Amino acid sequence: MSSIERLRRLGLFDARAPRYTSYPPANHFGENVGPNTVAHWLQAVPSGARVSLYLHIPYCRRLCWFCACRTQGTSTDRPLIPYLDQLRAEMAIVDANLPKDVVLSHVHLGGGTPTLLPPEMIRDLGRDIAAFRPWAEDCEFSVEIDPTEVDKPRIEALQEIGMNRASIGVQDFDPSVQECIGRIQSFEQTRDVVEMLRDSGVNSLNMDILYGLPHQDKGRMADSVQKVLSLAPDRVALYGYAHVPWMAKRQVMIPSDALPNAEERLHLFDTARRLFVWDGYREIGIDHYAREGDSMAEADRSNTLRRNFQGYTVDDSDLLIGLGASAISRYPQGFAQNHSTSSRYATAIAEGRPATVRGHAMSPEDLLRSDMIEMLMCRFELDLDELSARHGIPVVELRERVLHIPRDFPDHVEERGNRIRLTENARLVARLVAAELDQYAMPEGRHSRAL
Ligand SMILES: C=Cc1c2[nH]c(c1C)Cc1[nH]c(c(CCC(=O)O)c1C)Cc1[nH]c(c(C)c1CCC(=O)O)Cc1[nH]c(c(C)c1C=C)C2
Ligand SMILES: C[C@H]1O[C@@H](n2cnc3c(N)ncnc32)[C@H](O)[C@@H]1O
Ligand code: MET
Ligand code: SF4
Repeated sequence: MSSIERLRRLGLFDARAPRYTSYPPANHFGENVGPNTVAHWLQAVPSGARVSLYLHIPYCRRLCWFCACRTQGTSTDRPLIPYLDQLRAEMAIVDANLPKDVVLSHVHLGGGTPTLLPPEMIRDLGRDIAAFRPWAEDCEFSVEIDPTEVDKPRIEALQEIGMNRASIGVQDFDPSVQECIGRIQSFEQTRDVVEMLRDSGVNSLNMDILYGLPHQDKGRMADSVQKVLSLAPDRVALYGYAHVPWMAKRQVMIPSDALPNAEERLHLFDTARRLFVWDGYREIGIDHYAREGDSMAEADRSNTLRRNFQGYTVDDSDLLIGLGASAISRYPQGFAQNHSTSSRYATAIAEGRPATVRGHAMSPEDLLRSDMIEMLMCRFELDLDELSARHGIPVVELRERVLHIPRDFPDHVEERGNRIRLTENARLVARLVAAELDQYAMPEGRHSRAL
């Protein structure tokens, strides 16, 4: 039986599954976590802890039709000024609860489009971050860059406030694909921004690209990937386009009859991944590629890769404080998400309390499953000895819980000693296997395609 046949037998071509950037996935968050819980969780952060910040800028100049991110369009800077005031006020609320002697291990400025902020607002925001808590010596400061909405003064301002990594939205370079997804962006413009970033000393660049878009075929995909390779990014995220128009209303603009089917998606994915591998990139997790020497390649080699709301990360902190509308925080005790509409977010902040609207408090059972799913998504294995040590559960008991997995996935999962390992096509089946460990999995869940 061919490898495609084995995948078909698994039902992969019809399956839908969460992307497991958290466990439980964010659509299972409930209303039992609110501002008071979050205040307590902040107060309980240990002295000296390493803390990560995620700052969300939920505005874009253009609203690309494929995009499933929480963001709104604005043609002027007018909403940005009050929004930055609210971010500052939210930082003050966090500051009042969080111990003083923690350090920042990672700051990520994401969106939306952070690069639509004018240079002076970028500098103001930078001052707020600098005044919040000291950076750890090895702190990473990454920023999401839209090459069509940035220029030299903004890059200089970002570099001045400490940006040392950048993630560039590419998606696809083919003009006919770009037209179909409402995102026009020339190769030349992208190349110029890459050069500007490198000139300003940012020498760690990621690019996001997508497979599964309308009108993509193997030839166009290969062309697009070659163009990406010519810019030599240190990392690439190759995401499968998630068509979820019931969640992201603007996706109704995407012609669904021009979307590749699951088998075509597999060929597109394979075309891209082969090119990255041929070019010497290391395959990481289900959707990342990194040059040898890049910190993500190192983290993968040393089994220290982690997964959070931004996808794969080298950030080792268990504490991620998300600031801004719709931002999600992770504490050892659980998850908390802010109001997603900017008006509700603004009202909550004005009341001087965390803007939390929902979340999830973790039970010991959740913590175990979350750890197993993260290990599976990062390493394609369950190391029962390691899990046993971390959760105080005997290996025999853990084995009992997971033994059905190699039985249910005989072609793709094997048991070797105290390890349950994904073997063939691990990056394709990982989400399906993870769903086996998901107590909240809903067969009717309206998730994106598993492939
Ligand atoms: C940069 C934009 C973001 C991406 N993910 C998130 C943001 C802000 C965070 C996020 N991802 C999901 C949720 C829950 C949805 C909610 O109502 O709050 C949040 C807050 C899950 C999710 N993300 C995508 C889909 C289709 C879903 C639904 C659930 C699922 O199918 O798992 C699409 C998507 N968003 C981003 C990426 C990279 C991506 C698909 C590859 C970025
Ligand atoms: C932050 C990154 O999220 C990715 N992204 C945004 N929307 C979607 C979607 N519907 N499906 C897959 N990936 C998406 C883009 O690649 C962007 O650059
Ligand atoms: N908004 C930026 C872009 O599209 C960053 C990635 S999408 C959140 O290029
Ligand atoms: S892809 Fe980036 S620029 Fe386009 S709508 Fe989404 S967040 Fe905005």
